[in-house]
Amino acid sequence: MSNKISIIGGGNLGTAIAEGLIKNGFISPANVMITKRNVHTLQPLKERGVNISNDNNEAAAFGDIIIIAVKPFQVQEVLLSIKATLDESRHVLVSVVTGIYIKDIYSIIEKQLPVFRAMPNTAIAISESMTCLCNQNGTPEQIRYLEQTFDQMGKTITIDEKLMDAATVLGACGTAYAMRYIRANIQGGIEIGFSASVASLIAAQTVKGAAELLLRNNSHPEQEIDKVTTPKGCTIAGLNEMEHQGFSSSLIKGLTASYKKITTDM
Ligand SMILES: NC(=O)C1=CN([C@@H]2O[C@H](COP(=O)(O)OP(=O)(O)OC[C@H]3O[C@@H](n4cnc5c(N)ncnc54)[C@H](OP(=O)(O)O)[C@@H]3O)[C@@H](O)[C@H]2O)C=CC1
Ligand SMILES: O=C(O)[C@@H]1CCC=N1
Repeated sequence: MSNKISIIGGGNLGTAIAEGLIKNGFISPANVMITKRNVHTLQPLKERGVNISNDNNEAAAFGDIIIIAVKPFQVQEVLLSIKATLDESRHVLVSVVTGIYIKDIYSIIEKQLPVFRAMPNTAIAISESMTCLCNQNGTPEQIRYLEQTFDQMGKTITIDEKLMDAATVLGACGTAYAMRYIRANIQGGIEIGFSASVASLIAAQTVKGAAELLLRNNSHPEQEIDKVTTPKGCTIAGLNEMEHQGFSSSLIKGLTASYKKITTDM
């Protein structure tokens, strides 16, 4: 399989994917093209050797794998504009767009080329994404290639399409939820004596370490909590107060509100 990749929609996620792709040398910048209407903001990628364009058909002709990374309401227009260039025997389409289903894509392109959906998160720019993939009509070779591609930029799993909305909430929105959790820690840290910069460092590294404990030990959070909570100690006092104030409940309610928004209103 040839490995030229075009990204249509060079915004937050599109540029993060481009950065992640070229970061580890997995693909040469010369084999990546990224588009948006106002290409000015793509200058840093151009300086690193990535091809930039405001012509989506040029990108569709360039890439064997075409990643669609525009906003949901822009998908139809973009797919219609490249429809004539799409080649069933060559192209693989990958959409990272929230709430647009594979059947929606087929109904627009009216061609039977392999269609994948990928749901990464913005940590893809530093090769620490959690990416969920699903596909229709992908060959085993194409599935393996795309899993390998996204594995270069974090962890990847293939799931059923019916779980893609849930993957969006847990994996992609999850980056923002985690940032709010860290921000609240920073605010609290400042109140108990640290400067903002020291509080930020302590909060971020502590959350990174906590996540690594789960990933490396393959443990349940409560097992790790048990190792921290000294009987009659300060950790359990704080944790219990957080629960009295609805900590877990508010997170679960937020998560399900995001899910409801995707499944009923996007
Ligand atoms: N941000 C995230 O964490 C995640 C986002 N997603 C999904 O990824 C998609 C993109 O999100 P995000 O990157 O945040 O959004 P952005 O608005 O940052 O990026 C979309 C980009 O598309 C470009 N664009 C718009 N119209 C066209 C067009 N006709 N041709 C080419 N480019 C075009 C815009 O630039 P210009 O106006 O210059 O053309 C813009 O830079 C969304 O569908 C979102 O649901 C999925 C997972 C995570
Ligand atoms: O907020 C959104 O709609 C998109 C989907 C996942 C992350 N950002």
